[in-house]
Amino acid sequence: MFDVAGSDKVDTEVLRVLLAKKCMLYVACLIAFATVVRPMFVEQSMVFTYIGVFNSCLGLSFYFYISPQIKKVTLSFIIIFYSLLALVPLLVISGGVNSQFSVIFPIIPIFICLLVYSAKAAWLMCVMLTVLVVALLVSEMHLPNYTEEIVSESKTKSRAFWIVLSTILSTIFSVEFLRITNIYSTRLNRQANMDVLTKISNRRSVLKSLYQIHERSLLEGEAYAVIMLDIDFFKRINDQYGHSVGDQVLVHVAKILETSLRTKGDSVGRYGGEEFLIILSDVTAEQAENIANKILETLESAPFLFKDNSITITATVGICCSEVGQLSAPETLINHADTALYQGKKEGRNRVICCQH
Ligand SMILES: Nc1nc2c(ncn2[C@@H]2O[C@H](COP(=O)(O)OP(=O)(O)OP(=O)(O)O)[C@@H](O)[C@H]2O)c(=O)[nH]1
Repeated sequence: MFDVAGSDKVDTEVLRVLLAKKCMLYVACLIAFATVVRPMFVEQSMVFTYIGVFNSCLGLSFYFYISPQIKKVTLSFIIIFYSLLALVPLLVISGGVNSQFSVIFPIIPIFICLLVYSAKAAWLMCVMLTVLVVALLVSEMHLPNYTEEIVSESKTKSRAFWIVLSTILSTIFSVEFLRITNIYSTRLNRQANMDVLTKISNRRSVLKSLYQIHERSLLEGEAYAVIMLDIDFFKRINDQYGHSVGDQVLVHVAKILETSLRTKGDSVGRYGGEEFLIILSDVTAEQAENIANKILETLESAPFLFKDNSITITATVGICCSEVGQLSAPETLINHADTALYQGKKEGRNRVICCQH
C-alpha cells in the first residue's frame, strides 16, 4: 500500500541526471564514430583524430563520473566545461569562427536547459560562447591558418555576429521554455499532492512526508508520532444532511486539523474517506497524546454550522510513537495506529488510544 510514496524517492532530479549521463555516453560514442569514419571520406589532418580520441575519452570519463547523487551545480559545470574543452581545440585548428563546427554553438544552451534545467547555467554557457567567438575573432591573425582557406575579414565578422545572435536567441527561447514548463510542473505537482475536496495533502503526499520524517528521525535520533483520526458516525451526517454537507464537514475538519498543528515539522493529510493521517515530528508519546486530545477538544467545541443546524463533530484517534534507537518501519507504525483507532471505536469513540508496541 506504500508503493506510491516509495516510488517518489526516484524523483525527477535523479531521472534528469541519468538522462545527462546517457547523453554524455551518446556524445562520446558519436565523436568516436566520427573520428573513425570521417577520414574514410575526407582528407584530414591527424590532429582531428587526436582531438576526437581526447574528446570521446573525456566524455566517457564524465559518463562514469556522473552519479545520481551529483549536485545540479556540479553537473552544470561539467557540461559547460566539457563543451568548451571539446570545442576550443577543434575550432582553433578548423578555421576559428569560420569552422563548420561553430554552427553547434546555438544548440548548446538548449541542451543545458533540457539536461540541467537551469536558466543560470544556460546564460553562463551563452556568455562563455560569446567570449569564445570574440576571442577567436581577435586572435585570428595571430593563429596559424591550418585550413589554408582565405575568408575576407568582413565575412568572418558577419559570421561571428550571426553565431552570437543565434546563440543568444536560442538561450532566450530555451530559458523561456524552461520557465513555462516549470509553471506547469509546479501546478501538476500541487494537484498530484493535494486532496481535491479538502485542499490539504492527499494520501500520497502525507505518506511521502511520513517517509521523509522517518528518515530524518533515523539520522537525528528523534522520535515521531503517527496519528490516525477518524470522524465518528460520519455516515449519519451524510444520511441526515446529504453528501454535500458531509463534504463540507470534511473540509471543516481538515481546516481545524491544519490549524492545530505546528507549521514546521508536522504533517496532515486525508488518508481516505473520513480518515486523516497526522505525523508529528520530534515528539514523545506523552506530547503526542496531549496534542491529539487538544485536537479532539477543538473539534468538539467548533461545531459545523449549516443553515439553522449545528453539527457537533467528534472523532476517535489512534496513536503510535516510534522509539528512539529502534525506529520501526512507517508501515508498522500506521498499522499499530490503525489498530489503536479501532480499539477506540470499540470502546465508545471520541477518545485517544495510544498503542503499546
Ligand atoms: N460526504 C462524503 N462522504 C464520504 C466521503 N468519503 C467517504 N464518505 C462516507 O463516509 C462514511 C463512512 O462510514 P463508516 O465507515 O460506516 O463510518 P462512520 O459512520 O463514521 O462510523 P464510525 O467510523 O464507526 O464511527 C460512508 O458513508 C462513506 O460514504 C466523502 O468524500 N464525502
